[in-house]
Amino acid sequence: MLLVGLTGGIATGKSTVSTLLIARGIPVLDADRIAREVVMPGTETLKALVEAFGDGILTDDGTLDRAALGRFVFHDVAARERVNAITHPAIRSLMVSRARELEAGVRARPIILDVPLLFEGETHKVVDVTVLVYASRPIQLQRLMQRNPLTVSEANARIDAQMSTEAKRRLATIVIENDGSLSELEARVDRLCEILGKLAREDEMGEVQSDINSRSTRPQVVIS
Ligand SMILES: CC(C)(COP(=O)(O)OP(=O)(O)OC[C@H]1O[C@@H](n2cnc3c(N)ncnc32)[C@H](O)[C@@H]1O)[C@@H](O)C(=O)NCCC(=O)NCCS
Ligand SMILES: Nc1ncnc2c1ncn2[C@@H]1O[C@H](COP(=O)(O)OP(=O)(O)OP(=O)(O)O)[C@@H](O)[C@H]1O
Repeated sequence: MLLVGLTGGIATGKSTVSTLLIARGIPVLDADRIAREVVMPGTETLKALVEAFGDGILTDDGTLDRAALGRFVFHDVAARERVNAITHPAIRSLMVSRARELEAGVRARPIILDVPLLFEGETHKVVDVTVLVYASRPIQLQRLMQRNPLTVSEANARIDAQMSTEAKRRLATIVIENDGSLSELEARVDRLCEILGKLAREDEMGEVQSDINSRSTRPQVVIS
């Protein structure tokens, strides 16, 4: 199994790339969706969040009030670190076990883990290859504000709650540029599929180095 970590700053186009990969028959596991599963009512993770932040992060029906937790996560570094420490191990372990379940059906093909915080947490260490969807900051801000009803300062706070896309870019094995049009992105995703397909076949034959995701041992590939 070739595990591929797909990441990008908020609103840089990671979910768009995921959708294009799924359309090309490549399985994708979405960390944001798994993050919602691990905080369902009755879970240990939700219990731990309530212990840390109080009942104010619950709605009347006992589900997580995402806006309330978001006020901590996007505006308070210490609170964000606590949320991450509580949620990330659960998200990571559920994601890896889902990938193992998929493995049997997808020999010699990549399995994509779509993880917004791949490099901020420990998740890049459990994948073989990392792919960064890159957009420059002005385009990122513009896309975020077009998608979500946020003020400029709220949008900037969300962007600044993550490692900068420039810093992520230095760490990634493959960079896919997304400052251009959607049709340009589609053509780049075709190239990404070719590269990942080749790596998955090499992996099947035992030729992929276990340290493939180490940028010190492999040249970075930029798809532009
Ligand atoms: C804070 C929460 C409640 C906000 O929920 P909301 O529905 O408004 O946003 P959603 O979950 O769709 O996330 C949107 C984007 O926000 C960014 N984001 C989410 N959590 C974090 C975080 N802890 N730190 C920085 N950025 C984050 C990501 O880019 C994500 O794609 C939620 O994101 C959450 O539970 N976060 C903690 C778990 C986590 O880190 N998830 C990220 C995926 S591993
Ligand atoms: N090349 C592009 N041209 C125009 N719009 C784009 C392009 N790529 C993405 N978008 C749009 O930008 C917005 C953000 O993209 P997307 O939701 O894929 O980002 P994301 O990186 O997954 O964000 P998040 O981390 O918040 O989930 C969406 O509204 C999407 O339709």
